[in-house]
Amino acid sequence: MRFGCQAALAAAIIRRYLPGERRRHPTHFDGMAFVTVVLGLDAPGSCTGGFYVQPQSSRASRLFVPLAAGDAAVHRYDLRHGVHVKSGSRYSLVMWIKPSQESVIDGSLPWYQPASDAGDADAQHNFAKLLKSGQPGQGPSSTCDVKRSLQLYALAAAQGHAEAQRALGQMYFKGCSGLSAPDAATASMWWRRAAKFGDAHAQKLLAGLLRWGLGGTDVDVEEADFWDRRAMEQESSDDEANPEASVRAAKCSRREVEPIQKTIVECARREPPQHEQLKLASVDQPEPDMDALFGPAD
Ligand SMILES: O=C(O)CCC(=O)C(=O)O
Ligand SMILES: [Fe+2]
Repeated sequence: MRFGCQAALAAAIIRRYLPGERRRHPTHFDGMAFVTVVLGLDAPGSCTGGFYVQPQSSRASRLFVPLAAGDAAVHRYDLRHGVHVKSGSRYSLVMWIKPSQESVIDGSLPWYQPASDAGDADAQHNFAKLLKSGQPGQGPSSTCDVKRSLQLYALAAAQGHAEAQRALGQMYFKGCSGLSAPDAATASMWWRRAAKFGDAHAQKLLAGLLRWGLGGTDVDVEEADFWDRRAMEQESSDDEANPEASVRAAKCSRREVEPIQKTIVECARREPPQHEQLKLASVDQPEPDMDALFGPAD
């Protein structure tokens, strides 16, 4: 209030990543939140891997962000990110923030219209995805509007948004009632563009199309092998193919929530010196090779 900020909490979810259970939250954008806060809940070193950000659709741009208990990552709807726990276990508290209490109550997503109109490709993509399926029980944005969805995907795809290109290809491949008949040639054009940007899912879709000559397209086994190899190099997994299912599996059971709530309260009460100790402990980890990640400094 003091800063004129109307932000309101729309959802708080505790997620877990345990051995023998699902280990990934596939790469995605948080479509339902303007801002997300991800709070780490584990002692440093509880897992390797963890939360990552990925500026481009290719996995090569993936950057892991260590989040020990009390560390928070704060990001907007336009940050591509995910989780891959490579070993150990991990818990996190994810908070989705909307710009106003009204938007929480009526389920609206007021930032998308102006940002899409201003040409923000991530906003166009997220908004298109929501409009395609409709969000049950989410107020005004619950309306399914396939025509508008197709338009927004096309705008984002034209700007080189790989996920939008892949989605647009899927809409063309299947055909949209009343909008376009199934059109495998146009689908393959969009999938090829997304595949070139490194989108592993598009690479697999394109490979399948070329291998079987789906929708009347020419068979090209050599190119199909090429794209299948590119996708395999990116370690595609079943999780990636079915994000919704794995996201559901990630939610905590009730009996786990109590100790986690304690950790959250402890983190909030922690005196700064103790927090600094935690920070220092994580500094012992090997430094990432910054030149390899971002290129040599000027
Ligand atoms: O578990 C995490 O750290 C992040 C999960 C996430 O990205 C989400 O719930 O949207
Ligand atoms: Fe997320």
